[in-house]
Amino acid sequence: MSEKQPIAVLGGGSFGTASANLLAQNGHSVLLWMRDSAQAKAIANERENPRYLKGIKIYPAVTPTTDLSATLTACELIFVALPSGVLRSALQPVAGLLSGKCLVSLAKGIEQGSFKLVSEILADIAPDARIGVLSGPNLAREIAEQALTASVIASQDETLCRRVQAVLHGRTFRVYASSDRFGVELSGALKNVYAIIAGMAAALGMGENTRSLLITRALAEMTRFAVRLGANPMTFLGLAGVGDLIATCSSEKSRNYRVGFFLGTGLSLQQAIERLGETAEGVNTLVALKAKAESLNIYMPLVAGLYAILFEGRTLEQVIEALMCGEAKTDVDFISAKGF
Ligand SMILES: NC(=O)C1=CN([C@@H]2O[C@H](COP(=O)(O)OP(=O)(O)OC[C@H]3O[C@@H](n4cnc5c(N)ncnc54)[C@H](OP(=O)(O)O)[C@@H]3O)[C@@H](O)[C@H]2O)C=CC1
Ligand SMILES: O=C(CO)COP(=O)(O)O
Repeated sequence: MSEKQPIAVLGGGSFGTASANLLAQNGHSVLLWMRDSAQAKAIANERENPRYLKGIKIYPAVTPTTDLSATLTACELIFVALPSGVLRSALQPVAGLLSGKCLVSLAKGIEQGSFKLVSEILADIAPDARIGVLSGPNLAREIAEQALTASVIASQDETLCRRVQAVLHGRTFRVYASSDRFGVELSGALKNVYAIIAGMAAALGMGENTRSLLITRALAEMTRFAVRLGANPMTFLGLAGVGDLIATCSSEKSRNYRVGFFLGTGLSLQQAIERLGETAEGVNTLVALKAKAESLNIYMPLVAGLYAILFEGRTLEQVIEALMCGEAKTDVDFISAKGF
């Protein structure tokens, strides 16, 4: 059933555009807000987002706009697809228009300094909004190309979960519900860091053994961290945890993976970010995560190793040597009390 009001999507990048198109494919009217009027014009005239999703036809039911206040006034269900680092400053000025609305974060990042997840930033800005998080193995281009995909809507607000399932469910997209908003959101943010490592390993010619080693130990490390922060480890076994780790640690379509690949070919961090030209949340997340893990004394060798390469002048070879020759450990330690 179609929603009576239009649905808002904030952010005209690859995921905002893909999500808007998915909603339109399901019969909903969508206001897609972006800050850049040239991009809005291009979408309106050419029915394509040439900067972020070249070659994908955008449905007529998606209306691009640069008027944020009018968008928020017209819509009650709002999907937020802005990078985590800009979200607070972009939405704080219009906080009053978010009051009482349903806000669904599509972003996967952590705020520097506060270590807040995006839904927590939204709750700061609009304390009486109803808030959910959508996360899972959701590479934007694959969604836009209508590859069969699933995701998780996480919120303690069951009505919100059902509403998001109803508007997004379709022939190519399936949405599972979870009440563990913190666990779903944390796993989506953390996996970006490991996708960078996977990209680096790919540049060095990694085989399948190495990829499996990396994904499995990444899961152990993420879960160990999450449990210390009070999250439910079972959530990490679902789509937003294992599912997203597999997708982003295996695909050149992941921007975090691509940043890692560029680093592995010898580019500096700055060069890799410039070459990418899109959002790679994992770099900022790494910085926040390393500081938090240290302050809580949580063992995270992959995070420490990547940080040492990017910010402490260590070579990839030195870090690999240290990781492989480190003290012998037990498998699946993160689920036992000893592993914490
Ligand atoms: N792409 C994907 O496959 C997926 C992405 N995500 C998450 O979605 C979030 C958004 O990523 P994605 O769409 O991929 O990013 P992109 O890099 O594709 O696009 C970023 C968008 O944010 C806009 N933007 C940047 N700064 C501001 C600002 N200060 N005010 C308003 N708009 C701004 C950009 O506008 P401009 O062009 O004008 O710079 C652009 O429209 C991230 O947290 C990401 O992790 C989640 C799942 C999948
Ligand atoms: O989160 C994503 C897929 O689930 C997208 O990953 P990237 O941000 O690395 O492209």
